[in-house]
Amino acid sequence: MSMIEHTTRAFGSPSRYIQGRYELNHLKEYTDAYGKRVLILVDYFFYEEYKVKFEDMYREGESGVTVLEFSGEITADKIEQIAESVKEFQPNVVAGMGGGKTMDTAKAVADIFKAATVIIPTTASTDAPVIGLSVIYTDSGEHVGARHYVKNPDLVLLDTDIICKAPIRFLVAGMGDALATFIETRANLESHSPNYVWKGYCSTIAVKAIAEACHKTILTKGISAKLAAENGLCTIDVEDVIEANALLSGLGVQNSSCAGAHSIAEGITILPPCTKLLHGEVVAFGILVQLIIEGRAEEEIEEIYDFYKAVKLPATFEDLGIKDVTKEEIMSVAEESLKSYWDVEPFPVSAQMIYDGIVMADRLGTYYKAI
Ligand SMILES: NC(=O)c1ccc[n+]([C@@H]2O[C@H](COP(=O)([O-])OP(=O)(O)OC[C@H]3O[C@@H](n4cnc5c(N)ncnc54)[C@H](O)[C@@H]3O)[C@@H](O)[C@H]2O)c1
Ligand SMILES: [Zn+2]
Repeated sequence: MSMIEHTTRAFGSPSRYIQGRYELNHLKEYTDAYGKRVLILVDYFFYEEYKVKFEDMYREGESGVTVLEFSGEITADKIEQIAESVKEFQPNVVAGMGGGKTMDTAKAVADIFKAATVIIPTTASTDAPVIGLSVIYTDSGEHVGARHYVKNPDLVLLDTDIICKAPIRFLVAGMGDALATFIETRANLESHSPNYVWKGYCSTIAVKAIAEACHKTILTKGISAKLAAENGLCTIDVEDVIEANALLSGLGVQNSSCAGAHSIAEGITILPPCTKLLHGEVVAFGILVQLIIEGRAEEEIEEIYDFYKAVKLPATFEDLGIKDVTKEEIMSVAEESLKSYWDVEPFPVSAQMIYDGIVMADRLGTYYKAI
C-alpha cells in the first residue's frame, strides 16, 4: 500500500470548462482571449469539414489560424513534426479537436510553444480532455508512457451538438470510465493513498464530493441519456452525463487516483479480443472485479450489474469477446494487472484474489442477466 508521506492536500483542474450546444461557433471569441496565432489540430474524421469552417471563422479580424489534420497514433516523433511545421507561425494558442489522441497531441504541442491549450472533445468517451498529461505510444500502438505538464488545459470547450451525434458506444463507454471515479476514489481515500496532483500529497474533500456527484449522475441519468442520444436528442440528462464523463470523471481521477478497476483494464488488454474494446468498456468490467475483491454490499453490486444490463456495458466474458478464456489466461491477466494500481486498495491484493474476482465478476454477470 502506498501511504501518503504527510497531510498536505492538493487539487488540480483546467482553468475554464465550457459546455453547451453549438458552443464551437464561438471558438474565435474564446481563443481571442488567449492569443492571436491559433493552431488547430483536427481529428481526420472532421478535418475536411472543419478546416473550411475554421478558416472562414478566422477570416475577419486580427487573429490568424493554421488548421492541421491529426490521424493515426500519438508518437513523440509526430509531436516534433507538427511543432516543426508551425515553427514560423509560432502559435500562442494550440487547440485540439477530436478524440483522446488528437487532444493529447494538442496538449504536447502547446507545451512545446508554451501556448494556451484549448481542448475540444468530439466524444464523451474518456476523461482525457481536462487532464494535464498526454499518453504517448509507438507507431505500432505500444504504450510508451505519459508526458506530464505543469498545468491542465486552459480551456475545455465541449459542443454537445457534436458529442450527441457521435456513435452511442462512445457515450456509454464514457459512463463506464466515469463510474470508476467514485469506486476508485473511495479506495484511494480509505487507504490514504497519494493523488496525482503533486507527488505524495493527499486528496481533498472536494474530490470526494465530485466523485459522489459523478456516480449519482451516471446511475440516475445514464439510461435516459443513452435513449435520448440514440434518438439524436440533446436533453438535460445527456448534458449531465457528458459533464460527468468529461469533467467530473477527469477531476476525480487527477485528484485521487486509479485503483483496481483501471488495473483490470490494463491487465485484460493482454488478451487480443480485449484490445478492440474501448477504454471505458474494459474499465467497466474492472469495476465489477474491484467491488467483488473489496467485498462490497450486495445492493451496491446489484445496482451496477442492473445498470450495465440497461445500457449494455460488459458484465461477462462473452460480452468482452473472451467466452473461451482459459484459467491460465485469466491468471496471466491477474498477474499483469498487479503491475498497475492495486496498491491503492485499502489492503494487500494478490494475483489469486484478482483471479477469483475476475471469474466471479463473469459468474455474477451471467446470474444477473438471467433474472
Ligand atoms: N491524457 C489522459 O489523461 C487520457 C485519459 C484517457 C485516455 N487518453 C488517451 O485517449 C486515447 C483514447 O481516446 P479515444 O477513444 O477518443 O481515441 P481516438 O482519439 O483514437 O478516437 C477514436 C476514434 O473516434 C473517432 N472520433 C472522434 N470523434 C468522433 C465523432 N464525434 N464521431 C465519430 N467518430 C469520432 C476518431 O477519429 C478515432 O477514429 C488514447 O490514446 C488514450 O491513451 C488519455
Ligand atoms: Zn479511465
